[in-house]
Amino acid sequence: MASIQTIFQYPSSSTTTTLFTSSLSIFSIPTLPSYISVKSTFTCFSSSSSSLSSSSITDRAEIRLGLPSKGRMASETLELLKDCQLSVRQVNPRQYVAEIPQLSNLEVWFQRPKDIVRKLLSGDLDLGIMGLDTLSEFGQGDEDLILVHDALDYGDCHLSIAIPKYGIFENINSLSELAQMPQWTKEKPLRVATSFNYLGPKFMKEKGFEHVTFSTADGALEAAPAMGIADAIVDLVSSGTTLRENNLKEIEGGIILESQAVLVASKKSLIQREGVLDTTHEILERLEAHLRAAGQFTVTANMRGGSAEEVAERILSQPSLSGLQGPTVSPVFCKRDGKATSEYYAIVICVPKKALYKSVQQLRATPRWRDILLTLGL
Ligand SMILES: Nc1ncnc2c1ncn2[C@@H]1O[C@H](COP(=O)(O)OP(=O)(O)OP(=O)(O)O)[C@@H](O)[C@H]1O
Ligand SMILES: O=P(O)(O)OC[C@H]1O[C@H](OP(=O)(O)OP(=O)(O)O)[C@H](O)[C@@H]1O
Ligand SMILES: [Mg+2]
Repeated sequence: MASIQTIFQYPSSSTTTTLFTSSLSIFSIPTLPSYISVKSTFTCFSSSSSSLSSSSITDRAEIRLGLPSKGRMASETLELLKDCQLSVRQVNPRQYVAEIPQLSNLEVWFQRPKDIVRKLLSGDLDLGIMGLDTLSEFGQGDEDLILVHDALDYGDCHLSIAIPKYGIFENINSLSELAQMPQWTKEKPLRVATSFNYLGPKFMKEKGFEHVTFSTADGALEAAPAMGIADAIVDLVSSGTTLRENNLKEIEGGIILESQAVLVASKKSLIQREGVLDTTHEILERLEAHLRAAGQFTVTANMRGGSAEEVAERILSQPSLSGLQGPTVSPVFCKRDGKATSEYYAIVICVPKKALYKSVQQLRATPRWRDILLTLGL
């Protein structure tokens, strides 16, 4: 068993943070902000993870950060760093090395996301940004990989199994129904096409699929069932458009992993290489300051009502609003016939950026609302 440890999470009361590996305390960071705490250890099992981890600390003095060199993660990673006042200075877009002037002694290396994971394990990079899917697939739960920040708020997608909407799958809507189909035998197993050759088989095994085989492909996997190459696929889904356009569907219980961009460090580097811990700390502080500010909106709306309780009930009956803490409801006074009266109530709710659109839609759908005001940040 091996694991990837999370060291970043939401507010904790401690001002000194100790990082743990399993039950073993490895070091403390006295200056880490109080919101950083050891949260959880999520576990991926791997029979081969120990063979992946060949890193030894080499002589180089520079700290190395690996960033995605291409694909959809590349530009958003640079944008995030820029928003955190950590702009990457790249002399030429084809040059694979760059710098972040605010971080001395740091080299940025542009690499494919999967190679960032491999190079963290081999000791050629100290820090890296990639999708959690890539980390999980190529890191295979290696204990040297420390999840420093698990939610950089872009690159959202999930890894999922998908099957055709038609033919023998027409009435199959869950993973257990798929597993129980009489068609799968030793001679004629369920054929799954995927580029996730570690996570795919691991998931199917955990879910009790006995008769299953895997084929590998690097792109356009959604074509495999229609081409007769596979019965099902395991691939990333974001908007769902590619599945829909290829007559495929997701099924209940078929999500393998929720993913977004993450910041990862090599544990060996954090412990052994001078300056890596401080640099990680600085990046983390800047990321967190930016993400916290950008992640929350305060929504204020005026609403007509007989009492604060009545207005609160109206708000809490809306699914997108009721999951949040609050609302704060306060009377809005105006002068009528020489007397201060309140016909309106101001409601204030705190909404994560991702839920903003839905929340405003729901507020508008709430009877007797008047003005809606959005404020960025907490
Ligand atoms: N719709 C999506 N499809 C695939 N990945 C997505 C999607 N949305 C976000 N991502 C994230 O972006 C990462 C990189 O995906 P991208 O497709 O750009 O590169 P790649 O698949 O590694 O390369 P390529 O597709 O060029 O072979 C994924 O690992 C995942 O974390
Ligand atoms: O749910 P959607 O928003 O439609 O996105 C999902 C698709 O995006 C990715 O492919 P990508 O664009 O990376 O092409 P690739 O298959 O060549 O990697 C992924 O492999 C899916 O095919
Ligand atoms: Mg892709």
